[in-house]
Amino acid sequence: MADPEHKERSLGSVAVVGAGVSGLAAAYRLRSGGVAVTVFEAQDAVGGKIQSYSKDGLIWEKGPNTMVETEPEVSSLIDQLGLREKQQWPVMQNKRYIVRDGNPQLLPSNPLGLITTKLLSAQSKFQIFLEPFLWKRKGSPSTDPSNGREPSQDESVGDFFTRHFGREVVDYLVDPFIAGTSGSDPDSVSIRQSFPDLFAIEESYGSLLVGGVKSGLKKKRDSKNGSSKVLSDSTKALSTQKRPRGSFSFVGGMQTLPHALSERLDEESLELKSSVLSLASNQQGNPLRNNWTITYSKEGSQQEEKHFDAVILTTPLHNMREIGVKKDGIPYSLDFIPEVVYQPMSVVITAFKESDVKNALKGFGVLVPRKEQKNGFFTLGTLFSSSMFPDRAPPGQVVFTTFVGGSRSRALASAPFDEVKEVALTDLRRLVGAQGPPVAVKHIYWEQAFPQYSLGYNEFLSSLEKMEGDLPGLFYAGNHRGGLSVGKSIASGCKAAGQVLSMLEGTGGRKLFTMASNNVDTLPKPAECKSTT
Ligand SMILES: Cc1cc2nc3c(=O)[nH]c(=O)nc-3n(C[C@H](O)[C@H](O)[C@H](O)COP(=O)(O)OP(=O)(O)OC[C@H]3O[C@@H](n4cnc5c(N)ncnc54)[C@H](O)[C@@H]3O)c2cc1C
Ligand SMILES: C=Cc1c2[nH]c(c1C)Cc1[nH]c(c(CCC(=O)O)c1C)Cc1[nH]c(c(C)c1CCC(=O)O)Cc1[nH]c(c(C)c1C=C)C2
Repeated sequence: MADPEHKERSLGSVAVVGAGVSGLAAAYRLRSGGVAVTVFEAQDAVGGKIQSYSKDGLIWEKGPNTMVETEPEVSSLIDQLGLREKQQWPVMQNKRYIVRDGNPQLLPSNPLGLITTKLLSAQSKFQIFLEPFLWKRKGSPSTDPSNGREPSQDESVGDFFTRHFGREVVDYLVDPFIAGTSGSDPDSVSIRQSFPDLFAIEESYGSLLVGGVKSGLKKKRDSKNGSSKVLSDSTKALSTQKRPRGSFSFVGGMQTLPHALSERLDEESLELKSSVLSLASNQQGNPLRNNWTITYSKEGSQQEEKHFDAVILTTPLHNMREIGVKKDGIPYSLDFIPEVVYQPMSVVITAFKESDVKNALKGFGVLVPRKEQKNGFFTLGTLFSSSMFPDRAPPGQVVFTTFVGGSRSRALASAPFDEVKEVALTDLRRLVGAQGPPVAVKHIYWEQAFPQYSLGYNEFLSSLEKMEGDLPGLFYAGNHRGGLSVGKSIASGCKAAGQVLSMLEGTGGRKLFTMASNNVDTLPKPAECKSTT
């Protein structure tokens, strides 16, 4: 897809720092909008956290195993990149298990399942169905006052769900969900940041059950009215096309997506093994052109410089702190940005002979609530990788992906390989009857796997806005903003690209760069990740 003419007719030039999925999505969007893009990536490959490997008939993931298509930007990208036929849907993905009293229990997927499940006591089931009458307001005397927080302060996911459904629901449904989607725990993460929709439902309706039903009905009504007015017939046909729902991967693994994105970039637009060392903006010189100077080290040695009209940063915060920033020659300190907690994670991939797995559960996977540590389980959960995607294992073998660490056991995440492997094998023996030595074991340790959307995370988000306001033309995107899933990271990259395009297009390119702030409210709405090529 190289286009040698592209730079000559470009609307401007933009640097994207980081070739994770957010940076690549941003670059794709910018390039489609007629902007010359350079992506700087410290590693020797694209994808960031997304890394798929394949050897001897085994395909495994170091990072994400699946993603969802809830963001319109994701659907748009998959269509534009021609990846529909490569989408791979897990077999029986709705079969998900949670361990209770030492045994995996099927997660209920409907009200009847909820009545019969062994995951919860009769009392909790009553509390769920009677939530419209029993839920408690935040800060009411009957909710736990011992946490010492003022009612106006951020609330934890644990406290929020305890007010609505009681602690057992938190321990056996919410805790494994949070562990299985962020490696964290309900008492450490903010309800406002982690479940913005539920937070809003409580604000509007109080009861989550009543609010869920009412807002669901309203959404249906709105989308019916909206779609008939706004969408053309062809768009309507596309949007109503029946597609499987839920999580998916791609043929060849998740990295098919970043690879497809990077193939759309010109060769010279992608600077691999290029660590960005510093950023300098010069607003005093010619404010309309090449305000940004990027210094980077190529292949670990020689330093080089390039000039751009704008910069999109997509590196984790800990990497951003290592980048020196200057504004008009004066160092701009990032110390006002609060620290972010990261969860460490070990991922252990094990392959067994099919005949050595005596109780192979089928479906998506099993999660282990923290409470089950008392029953001797020390992993967070296991994906049934080859049950989901049969092509991921050689014939006659079964593959599992087990997660160890997170906020529950930070030290265990970084333990030596033999220890982490033993923990994974011990749990697998009990959960799926895996016997004998595995045919293959792979181990990946992520020191900073997931940023935690902690209580007070909104202060971190506000500080990013301040940074962008102080440094016009600089944008921050990625999994620290708006959600840490692959889909949300894509949406964040697309949003930043939309903002840059609006700036460049709005005033023949450059005038807006002299604005005191990048306040997004004053800019046109960002476009989706659509291609014009
Ligand atoms: C073990 C694991 C499992 C996960 N499972 C799922 C899942 O099942 N589903 C899901 O939706 N999400 C999952 N996620 C989350 C998801 O993968 C990430 O949140 C998402 O991929 C982040 O993308 P990103 O582009 O924001 O950041 P990253 O992928 O972190 O990309 C940032 C890039 O910046 C580069 N960089 C850093 N510093 C510099 C510098 N100075 N100069 C140049 N480049 C630099 C890095 O090398 C990196 O490539 C998982 C994550 C992990 C770790
Ligand atoms: C047990 C630990 C983990 C498992 N996967 C991850 C961890 C830490 C990482 C992860 N998985 C998902 C995401 C995206 C979250 C999001 O905001 O969408 C991340 C960071 C996807 C995901 N995994 C589970 C759910 C419910 C989701 C959301 C999308 C979907 O519904 O498919 C649950 C789950 N995770 C793991 C298992 C074994 C499991 C359920 C049985 C492993």
